Amino acid sequence: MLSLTIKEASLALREGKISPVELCRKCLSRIKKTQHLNAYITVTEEQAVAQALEAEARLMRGSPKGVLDGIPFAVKDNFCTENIKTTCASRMLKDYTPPFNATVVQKLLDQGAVLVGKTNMDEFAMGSGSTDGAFGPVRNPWGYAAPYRESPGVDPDSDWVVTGGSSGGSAAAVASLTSFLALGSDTGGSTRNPGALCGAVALKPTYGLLSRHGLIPLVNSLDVPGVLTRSVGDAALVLDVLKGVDVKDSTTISSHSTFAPLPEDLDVSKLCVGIPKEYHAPGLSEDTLQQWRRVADMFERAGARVQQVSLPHTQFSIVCYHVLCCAEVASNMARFDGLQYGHRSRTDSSTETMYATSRHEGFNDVVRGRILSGNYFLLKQSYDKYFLKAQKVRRLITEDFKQVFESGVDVLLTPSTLTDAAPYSDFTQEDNRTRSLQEDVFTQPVNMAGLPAVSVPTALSGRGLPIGLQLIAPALQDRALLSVAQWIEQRVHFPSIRDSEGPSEALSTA
Ligand SMILES: NC(=O)C[C@H](N)C(=O)O
Repeated sequence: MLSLTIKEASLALREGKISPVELCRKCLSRIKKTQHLNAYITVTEEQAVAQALEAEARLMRGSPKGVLDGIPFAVKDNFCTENIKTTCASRMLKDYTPPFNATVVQKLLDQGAVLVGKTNMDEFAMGSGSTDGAFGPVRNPWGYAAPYRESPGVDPDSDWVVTGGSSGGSAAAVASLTSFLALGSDTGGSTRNPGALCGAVALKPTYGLLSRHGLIPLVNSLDVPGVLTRSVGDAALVLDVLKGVDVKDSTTISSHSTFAPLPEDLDVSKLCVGIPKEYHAPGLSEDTLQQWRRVADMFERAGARVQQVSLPHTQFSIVCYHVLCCAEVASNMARFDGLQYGHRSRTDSSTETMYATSRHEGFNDVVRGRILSGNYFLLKQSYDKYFLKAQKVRRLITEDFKQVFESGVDVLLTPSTLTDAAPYSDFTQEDNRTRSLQEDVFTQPVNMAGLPAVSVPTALSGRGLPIGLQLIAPALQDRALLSVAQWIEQRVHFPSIRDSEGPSEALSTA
């Protein structure tokens, strides 16, 4: 029952074949069974059962609240949820309980969806491993899979693999079948990266299509709410629910498109698929490269034009992102001073010391590091050299995409990540900060340009871990993007974790 898609579960709920309460309880008991993954910071058991009971009454009366009535969902812990703790996986906000729902959360509730919990993440969404939160790292449900267990030299009890991040809890929740959909956030890849590494479909919509109201900001000019599901069709359905102008977010844009249902038999013979040559980046694994080639070949065999393209400024993206991200982080994080917002240190010295100690105690060293760098980039003497320059490079990165799409390319096909999920010990042993920045090499440029992109799981690597490929489309072509993603999904037959077994058990290879 838990491995159904949203579409299938909705139908079964409406036909009375399963009940919302039963479905909700199954998710809650699976959350307990998979506690070792550390995917959730807060499980909202009581509220979830109450919401499911209401959904049950509505469905029995034959008057569902909306398309998601009775469907369990999870939310990354950086989206505000009314009367439910919203911590950003930080000591700074460990006791913060917002009095309101983020717009995207409210929209899901308005459709009758049932909130089962808030998911774990990197602190304030800074990171690409979900290893850097105040509540401990998230474990990849596939990291316990049989094939990986047998890899030589691996101790599965201590050497599990990371989920990617920063929305690792949301990706793990969807992949381990404890929720049917989860909200993530994507600033430089934080939805697509864990989606790829956990074998979930991960959508980063066009910037502005979804409201950011109630999403605790990382980088306002890059942040978008992301959607994690187990099928592309489900992502389209959820996008329909979430899109739209919000008076509380002036960057939202209107779109008259409907995203679901997607065309069942897409004719790709008129499609032009671009393969950016710069994405053959150092560190790209052989497995990932093979998948990239395999899917490109699939397009070619189906009659699509597959051509190499160039995005020459990609190479500057990581540095440029770093400057812009840190600069916005420095100003966003200034509000957490222990007085107006956030953790207050128990010191009784001067106000200045109180500010400093509160921030030192409240933030981890990743966050503090970015604040420091950001303040440096924004200094009068460094502003032109770093911040202004990075803004110019951002424009060039955006122009690269524009030119490629104007030349007739419909969609770009790239890897989502360099490799499959790394063992936790590797990820933390090496300089995690550098590694973390490199992880987003294929995803960051998309945020710079505000474009829609989706990661689709395509296969398991030699170690039995998921590999995802990324599709990128022109702004507001989210529907076309998802149609092509579904075309891939229908052909690759990616296996899913079975719901009859714990994620530490065998995988279905069907
Ligand atoms: N939320 C994100 O996309 C963050 C990105 N992984 C970073 O570390 O900045």
